[in-house]
Amino acid sequence: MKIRGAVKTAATLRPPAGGGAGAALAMRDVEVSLPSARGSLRILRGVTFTVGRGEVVAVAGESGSGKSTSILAALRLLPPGARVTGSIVLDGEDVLAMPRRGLRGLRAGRARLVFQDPWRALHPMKRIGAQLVESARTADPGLSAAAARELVEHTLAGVGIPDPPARMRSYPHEISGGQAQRIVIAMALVARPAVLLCDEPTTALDVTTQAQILELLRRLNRELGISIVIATHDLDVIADVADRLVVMYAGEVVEEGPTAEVLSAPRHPYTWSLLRAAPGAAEGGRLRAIEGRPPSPAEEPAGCAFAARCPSVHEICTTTRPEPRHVLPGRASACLRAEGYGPVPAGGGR
Ligand SMILES: Nc1ncnc2c1ncn2[C@@H]1O[C@H](COP(=O)(O)OP(=O)(O)OP(=O)(O)O)[C@@H](O)[C@H]1O
Repeated sequence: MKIRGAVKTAATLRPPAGGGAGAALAMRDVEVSLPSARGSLRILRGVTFTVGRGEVVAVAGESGSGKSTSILAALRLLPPGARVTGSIVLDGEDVLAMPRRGLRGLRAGRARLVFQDPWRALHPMKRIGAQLVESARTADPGLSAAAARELVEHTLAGVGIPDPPARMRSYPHEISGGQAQRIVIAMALVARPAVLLCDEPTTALDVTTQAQILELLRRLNRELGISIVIATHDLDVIADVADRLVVMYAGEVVEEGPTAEVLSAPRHPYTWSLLRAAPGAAEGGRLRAIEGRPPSPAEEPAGCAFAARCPSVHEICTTTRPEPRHVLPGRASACLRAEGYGPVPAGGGR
């Protein structure tokens, strides 16, 4: 897939302040339960994945698979009453053990969240410049107002916003959705993050703008070394952008590996079915519906959560819960019969 309409570059962005040893994000055996009218629901079940320094990792899966919950858990932004166990290390910090103040600092600076809906991140009544200056100075209270304005101007230019001084005087209702998402990314960048966690960052945008925002994220990764996590339900989004792909199903990681390898020869029947359902999917295709539906968090299947929809289900799959295991160098699959999978037939189709 070609990225359309590449963003013009302006090399004025500052490198991140964070970084250092260890992974950008390491989730280990993370379980999340949320309260509901029917009691506590297990939303994430043993989620384990790592985002290396300077890597772009896509977390993909159907709606309800637990992508947003994983990202929110990484920043400890889950709703009240959430129970989280396991281990989450974000930019070297033990997120589950951090005091609230430290957490707020982490979220304001080194690890920034980019929402699907840019309007959610922008205050409708405040000028864009003031919001970005505030973001820069919250992350670095030592920054003077003049230095922060200069940083904001350079950053806006860097993310492809024309005439930054004029834009800084605008209010959010005066800009397009694509510009708003660039501005929200700039708002994160002025804090010099080491990690960007993007929850469906392009879903609300038209196809051309989607491609430009993804190209921008890739450029920020390459030029500034920022580690990026992108949650998406859309394989189109990640084929050219993500180094590695983590596939989630019903609150579990079912497959993981280098993006190109997973897309061309998946080792889990869920990934395989997704790709097979999408014509031309070997080059990246939209996650189309597979027959049936995933189990709800209340169902807690005894065996593999995908068994009821799996084209090659075996008796053992309904009684034994498969743990993710290495099936090839750098590749993991949570299928008891992973070895039986290989390249998706050309052109997809059932
Ligand atoms: N606050 C909540 N209380 C109870 N259940 C929730 C809550 N938030 C999410 N869930 C449930 O958790 C599961 C995972 O949701 P999550 O939003 O993480 O999935 P997702 O893969 O990001 O989906 P989407 O693409 O639709 O956002 C779903 O079954 C959802 O209904």
